[in-house]
Amino acid sequence: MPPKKGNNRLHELCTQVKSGTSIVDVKKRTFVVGNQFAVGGFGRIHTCKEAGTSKELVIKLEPAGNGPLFTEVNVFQRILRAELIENFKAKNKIRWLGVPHVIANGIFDYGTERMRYLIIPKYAVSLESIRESAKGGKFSSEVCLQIAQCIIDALEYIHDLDYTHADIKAANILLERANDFSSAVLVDYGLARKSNTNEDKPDKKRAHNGTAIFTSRDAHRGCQPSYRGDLEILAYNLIFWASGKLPWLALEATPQKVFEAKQKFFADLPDSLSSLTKGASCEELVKVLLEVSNKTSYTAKVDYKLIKKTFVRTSSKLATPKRSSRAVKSRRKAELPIEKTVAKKKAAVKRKSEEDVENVQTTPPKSRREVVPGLSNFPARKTPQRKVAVAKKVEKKYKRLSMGRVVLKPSSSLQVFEEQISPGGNTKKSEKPQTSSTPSADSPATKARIATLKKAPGVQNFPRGRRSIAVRQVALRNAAVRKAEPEFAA
Ligand SMILES: Nc1ncnc2c1ncn2[C@@H]1O[C@H](COP(=O)(O)OP(=O)(O)OP(=O)(O)O)[C@@H](O)[C@H]1O
Repeated sequence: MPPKKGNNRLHELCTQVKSGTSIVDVKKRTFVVGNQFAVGGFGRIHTCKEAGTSKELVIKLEPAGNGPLFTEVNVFQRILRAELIENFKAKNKIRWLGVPHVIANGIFDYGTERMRYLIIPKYAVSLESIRESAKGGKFSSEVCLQIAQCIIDALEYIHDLDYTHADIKAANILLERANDFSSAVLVDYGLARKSNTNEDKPDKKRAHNGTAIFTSRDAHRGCQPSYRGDLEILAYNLIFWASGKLPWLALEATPQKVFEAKQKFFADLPDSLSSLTKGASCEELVKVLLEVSNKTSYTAKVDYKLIKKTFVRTSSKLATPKRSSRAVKSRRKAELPIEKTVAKKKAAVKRKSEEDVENVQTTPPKSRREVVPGLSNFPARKTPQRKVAVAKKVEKKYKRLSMGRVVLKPSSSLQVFEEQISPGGNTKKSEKPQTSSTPSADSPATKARIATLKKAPGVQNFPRGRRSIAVRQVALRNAAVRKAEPEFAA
C-alpha cells in the first residue's frame, strides 16, 4: 500500500506555465520550459531544456512565497552543488553518488505572478511506480540491497555536510536508468534540514512530521529530523520493500498510534523484525540499521563503518548467479574505488601467472582423453584390429576425396590433384595424359612413407590439424598392418 498524501494543501500551486516559456538565470543562460509531467505536494514539475541543447532537465515551480521550494533550493545551494558532489566522490573514491545537483535556480515573473524555480537533472522513473507494479508491491532482497547501497551513500554524504533528509521513501527515489536499481537517486529535499545544532526539545507542533508510516520516532516526538532518524526511516522502507508489510500500515490515519506501534516494534526486536522479513537476505542489514540508529544519541552522527561492513557481508551472501547480472556488475564496478578495481585486476593477473608456473612445475601434461569431457568413457583404441579399422577409415576418406566429394574447399593445387586422379573425369583436363610428377596421396606407396605423404598436394591442403591427424592415422595403420600381417607388409 503506497503512503497516502494529505489532502489539506497548506501551500498554493502556481499558475501552470505554458510550454515554450523562456527563463533566463543569473548566469544569463536561457532555459525553455516544457510540458508539466507531475504535480508534487507543493509544486508543479515540468520538463525543461537549456536553449541550444537537447538534454531534458526538470524544472520545479512554486509561487515565490511558498516555503517548501524555498527550503529545497537552499539545501541544493548549500550541499547539492556539482563540485561538492564531485569532491566527495573523489575523496571517497566512489563513482556513483545517488544525489541530484542544482543546475539553476531563481525567481521569475510570469504575468502578474512571482515564481520560484529549481532546475535539476531529469531521471528516468520513480521507484514507487516500479514498486506499485511489482508483484505484491515487493522487491527482491537483491534489489533492496542495491537501493539501500545508493541511499546509504547518499545519506553519508548529506550527513557529512551536517544535513538530514527526513523523507526517504520510494516516491522520493528516482532511477537514473530505468530498471537499474544501482542508479537510485534520493530527491525531494523539502524537509531536509541542517541538523548540527539540533537540541532534544520536542515541539508538539512538529510532531509526526514526514510521511507517517516511515517517519522516525524522533519526528513523531516532535523533534527536528536527526541523523539516526534517517537510518530508522530507511530501515522501515527496506522492511516495506522486502515484505510489503509494516505493522502500522492500517494505523496511518492516526500518527500517534503509528508512533506507539513503532515503539512496540523496537521493544520486541529482533523477533518483531524477523516475523516480517522472514529471513530475507536484507534482514541483517535492516537489523544493523535499526541497532545503529537505536544506540546513536539524538544529536550524534551515525557510524557508517558498521553499516558498510554489514552491507558487504550481506551482499556477498546473495546467490552468485543473481549477482552476476549486468546491472549488478556495473553497480559493483561503480561502487568500487578506482584504485581497488585496478589493484584487484593486478592481483588476479599475478595469481593466474603464479598458478601457471605451479602447473608447469607440478602437473604433468594431460592427454586429450583426460582433457575432453566424456572422452575417457570411450574404449581406448589400442588393439591392432582397431588400428587397422582406423586406417581403413582414413583410406576410405581419401577415396571419397578422390571422388571429389570433399566438403573442404579445395585450393587450386588440390583441384589440379583431384582432376588428375578423378576416374573417368568428363572435363577436358581429365582427358589429358597425366604429366605431373606430384605424388598421389591415394597411392599405397605414398601412404607407406610418411615424409612423401606429407608432401602430397591433397594432404598439404588439409588444414594443419587435420593434416597431422591424417598422417598419424596412416602411420598407425602402416605400423598395425606390418605387425598384424607381417608377410603382407614384407
Ligand atoms: N528530477 C526528476 N526527474 C524525474 N521525475 C521527477 C524529478 N523530480 C521529481 N520528479 C517526479 O515528480 C514527483 C514529485 O516530485 P517531488 O517529490 O520532488 O515534488 P514535491 O513537490 O516535493 O512533492 P512531495 O513533496 O509532495 O512529494 C516525483 O515523485 C517524481 O515522479
